[in-house]
Amino acid sequence: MAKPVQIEVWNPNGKYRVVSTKSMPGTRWINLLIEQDCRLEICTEKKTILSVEDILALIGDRCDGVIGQLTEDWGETLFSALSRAGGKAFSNMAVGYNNVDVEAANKYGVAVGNTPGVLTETTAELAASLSLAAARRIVEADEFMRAGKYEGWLPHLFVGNLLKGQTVGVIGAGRIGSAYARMMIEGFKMNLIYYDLYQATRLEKFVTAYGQFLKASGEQPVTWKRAASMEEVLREADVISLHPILDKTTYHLVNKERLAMMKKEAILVNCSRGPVIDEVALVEHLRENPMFRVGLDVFEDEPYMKPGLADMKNAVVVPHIASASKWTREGMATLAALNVLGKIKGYPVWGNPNSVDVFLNENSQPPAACPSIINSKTLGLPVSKL
Ligand SMILES: NC(=O)c1ccc[n+]([C@@H]2O[C@H](COP(=O)([O-])OP(=O)(O)OC[C@H]3O[C@@H](n4cnc5c(N)ncnc54)[C@H](O)[C@@H]3O)[C@@H](O)[C@H]2O)c1
Ligand SMILES: O=C(O)[C@H](O)CO
Repeated sequence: MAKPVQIEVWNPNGKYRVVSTKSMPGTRWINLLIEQDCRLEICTEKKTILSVEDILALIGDRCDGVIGQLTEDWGETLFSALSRAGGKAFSNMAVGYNNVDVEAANKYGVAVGNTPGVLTETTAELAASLSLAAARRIVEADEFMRAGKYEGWLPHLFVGNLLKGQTVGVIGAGRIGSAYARMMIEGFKMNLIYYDLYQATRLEKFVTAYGQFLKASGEQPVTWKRAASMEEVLREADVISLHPILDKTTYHLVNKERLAMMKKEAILVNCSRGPVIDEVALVEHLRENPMFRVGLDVFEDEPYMKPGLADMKNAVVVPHIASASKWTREGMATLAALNVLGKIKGYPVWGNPNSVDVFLNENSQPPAACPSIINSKTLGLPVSKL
């Protein structure tokens, strides 16, 4: 029998039993669930990553839906248990869902939700922060200052890279990749080269229009190019930021051979998922190329770093905080809760998961719809006409 885990209960007499594997920011998501007759159980176990056994104990014999986290392994075992307990809904509190076996969810008829859009700008801002921190050696300089090593201004002290007029490369120009590109182009007047399986038409139009504006103002216009291959981006760009989803096609997308194609003084930023980079090869590359710098929010074996990475002065590392702004994290909690609630109540699926703001307005009731269900087509779920 599974070992019991500690929980906090809201609205004990609610008709539907919803479990959240973690406490999440804000209270709106809690209120939305309990107003709609849910008994909410929030896991309060003092353990950062719950095991499959812990989650089995949380699901128990009767459970209508679960809100879970990207650190959890949602596969056959959990979806079959949720289905046996009568559950039909699961939502990740994340846009990425590489921790979820969607085929297993399909097999048990469980809807899988995610939280797109609400974290786009916040995540892009962190990617921009890491780009700047790496380019201007902020962390190294901060450590130097605190260590009392500063003896006065020197011509060579912490010389870094100027971004203006250089080329920013984006791999995966979806929601976040495009938002990041706009920040770097508009903020630092960088030229763009991108690689994606699909054309980023809106982004291209933005760069064209901004280029025309700069030209009309007597400034050097910015340019864009859609690369035919990822290698082209690696060879040409000065700053490269990775924003694809993690799947079989993007695992170790940046490996030893591809690192070797990059400019010796290039900057590589990763705010997507750790396994998109071969981290062992990256450590070796950082060691051999001291002018090459990285900004990393995600790691191959989170929460661990590969041996040697922590010692690299040319790496800026932060603990998977790209979506960590208050507004975003509260919004993610709301979207995840509404995905689960909507499925339990039999609501249709929102028509456009790229436009979920209407669910995030604190001053109005959210639409009667699930904001974003990944497997809605496979499960044949109806689409909202709202
Ligand atoms: N670090 C964080 O905290 C954080 C926060 C949010 C999202 N993420 C990650 O970022 C990812 C992207 O989020 P999004 O909202 O921009 O998703 P999105 O679906 O809008 O964009 C992903 C893009 O990657 C492209 N792509 C897929 N396979 C590719 C390949 N082989 N080569 C090149 N491009 C490819 C897609 O065509 C798409 O345009 C998420 O899946 C998640 O893993 C991380
Ligand atoms: O995929 C996601 O949403 C992030 O990794 C956490 O915000």
